[in-house]
Amino acid sequence: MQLDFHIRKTLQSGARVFALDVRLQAQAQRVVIAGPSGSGKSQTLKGLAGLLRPDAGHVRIDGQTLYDSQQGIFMPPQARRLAYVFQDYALFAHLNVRQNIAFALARGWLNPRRSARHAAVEYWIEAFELGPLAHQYPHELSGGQRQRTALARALVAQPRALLLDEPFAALDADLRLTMRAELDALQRRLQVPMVLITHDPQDVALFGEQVLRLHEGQVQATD
Ligand SMILES: Nc1ncnc2c1ncn2[C@@H]1O[C@H](COP(=O)(O)OP(=O)(O)OP(=O)(O)O)[C@@H](O)[C@H]1O
Repeated sequence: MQLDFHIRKTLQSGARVFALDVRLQAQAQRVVIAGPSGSGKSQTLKGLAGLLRPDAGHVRIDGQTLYDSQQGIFMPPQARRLAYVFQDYALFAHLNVRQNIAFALARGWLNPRRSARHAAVEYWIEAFELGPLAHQYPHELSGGQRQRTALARALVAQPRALLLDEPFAALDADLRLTMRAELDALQRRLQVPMVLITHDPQDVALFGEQVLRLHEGQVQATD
């Protein structure tokens, strides 16, 4: 993936001002944005996804402009074909595993029917070994199963890249090791580009083909 972005945004809450000014040009399948809590990782990822509207800058992926303040381009999130996986996975509590995954393909306001079957959904259920759990609801799943459901939901829409916000933060230490290895293998198998944000040095070591290090909203280093 060719990733070229510059995101500038001033966030203000009361008297407190946070100035984000982050840029990167990368040619890598695995990009890691690292930095301590509050350094601007999530805001940067949201800027890529279109969930945050920057004050100025640009976002280009594989030569396509998703955002450019000078040219007046702001592609809405759903048109960017980027799958955002939230830290808490953001599964729908009232939908079972199969419906959660199918939701990514749903058009309009109707939730996917419990009885609906779709080849792409069944493919990812199989790939993530979720078949026996497909009828279960998020509160009936373990942390790792929730993460797999969230990844399946992200992948079913064939995104051009996965955006992962601290994907292992909600897991206990053992499961973190397992799921880290699973994501590593999955990414190698599918060759799906990803941008992963983390403050964990082990994630940086494993996924950081290209690393952007942030500190207080600014680029500290790229390596
Ligand atoms: N709507 C907002 N208004 C004002 N400030 C905000 C707003 N949203 C976020 N911030 C501030 O922006 C800064 C960066 O937040 P961000 O969530 O990007 O950090 P992070 O590096 O992802 O941290 P963490 O690892 O804790 O998730 C924080 O200091 C936060 O308080």
